[in-house]
Amino acid sequence: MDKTIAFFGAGNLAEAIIAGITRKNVVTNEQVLVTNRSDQERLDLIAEKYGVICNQDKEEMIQEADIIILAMKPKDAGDYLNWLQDHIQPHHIVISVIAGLSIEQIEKTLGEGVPVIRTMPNTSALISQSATAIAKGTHVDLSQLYFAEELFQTVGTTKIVDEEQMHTITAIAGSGPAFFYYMVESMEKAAIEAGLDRDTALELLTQTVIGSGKMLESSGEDPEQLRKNITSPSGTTEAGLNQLMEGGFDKLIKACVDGARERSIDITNAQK
Ligand SMILES: NC(=O)C1=CN([C@@H]2O[C@H](COP(=O)(O)OP(=O)(O)OC[C@H]3O[C@@H](n4cnc5c(N)ncnc54)[C@H](O)[C@@H]3O)[C@@H](O)[C@H]2O)C=CC1
Ligand SMILES: O=C(O)[C@@H]1CCC=N1
Repeated sequence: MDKTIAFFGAGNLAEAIIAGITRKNVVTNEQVLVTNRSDQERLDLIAEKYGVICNQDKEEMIQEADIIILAMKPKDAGDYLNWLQDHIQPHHIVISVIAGLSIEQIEKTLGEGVPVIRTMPNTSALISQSATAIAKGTHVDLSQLYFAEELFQTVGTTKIVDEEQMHTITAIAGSGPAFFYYMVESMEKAAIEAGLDRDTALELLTQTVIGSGKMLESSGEDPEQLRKNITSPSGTTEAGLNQLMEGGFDKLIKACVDGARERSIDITNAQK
């Protein structure tokens, strides 16, 4: 790719994407520019780890950038967009990873004609295993959309979606890994309480999660069938699942997804 990519925000998510794109050599390290609000130590660390160009001079970065990645927290986006409004140039493409920040809000601040692409990756980008949803703004042409797709394919899989689906997608795929980690934490705790040592529990749980994910990906079976294949009548799985079902697991997971989704909607409304 012959484009220079500038990250405004150098937190967990930006690092995950930087790690992915530099590992795949889609651009040279000199084509990746990174800045944050003020944490020079963090920038030094990113520069050392990934060999990218870290810079506190945002105006200089904008001059060199083709792609502007918005990677700050939603609460910091408004001020940044107001600043960007005076620096945006016709060749720039703006790509946001910010939860809850709508394309309309970005377009409204940056003005007519600016290509804006909204994405929802997750931190598994760090190991090129993100599941990234991508939605296009009003002024994005197909080549710009394909560019975004290609960029995020370097850090995992991509799916083009309508923006209205982003609240739900943020819940299941953006926040999703945290929910699976929490499930693993809970199973690990239960195993330790039952006498297993931590290392053995985590090693076996990790491979169990990887194996389950790969089965979902490649067995051709849906999750319900895969679950049934494990559940012998009157067996151990059934005994465990009965506890989940009697304890309201479905309801709890729905509340979890709805909670994350509603928070995304609240973030959108707060920016209006
Ligand atoms: N952490 C995650 O798993 C995911 C996060 N996201 C989104 O990514 C964004 C960043 O999240 P994290 O990396 O977790 O946050 P973080 O708090 O780790 O990083 C935020 C970064 O933005 C920088 N920043 C703030 N204002 C700035 C400005 N005006 N100019 C340049 N940099 C500025 C901060 O200095 C910091 O480097 C959020 O909007 C979040 O919704 C999306 C998907 C997954
Ligand atoms: O928790 C958050 O708000 C961000 C967005 C998706 C994952 N992390």
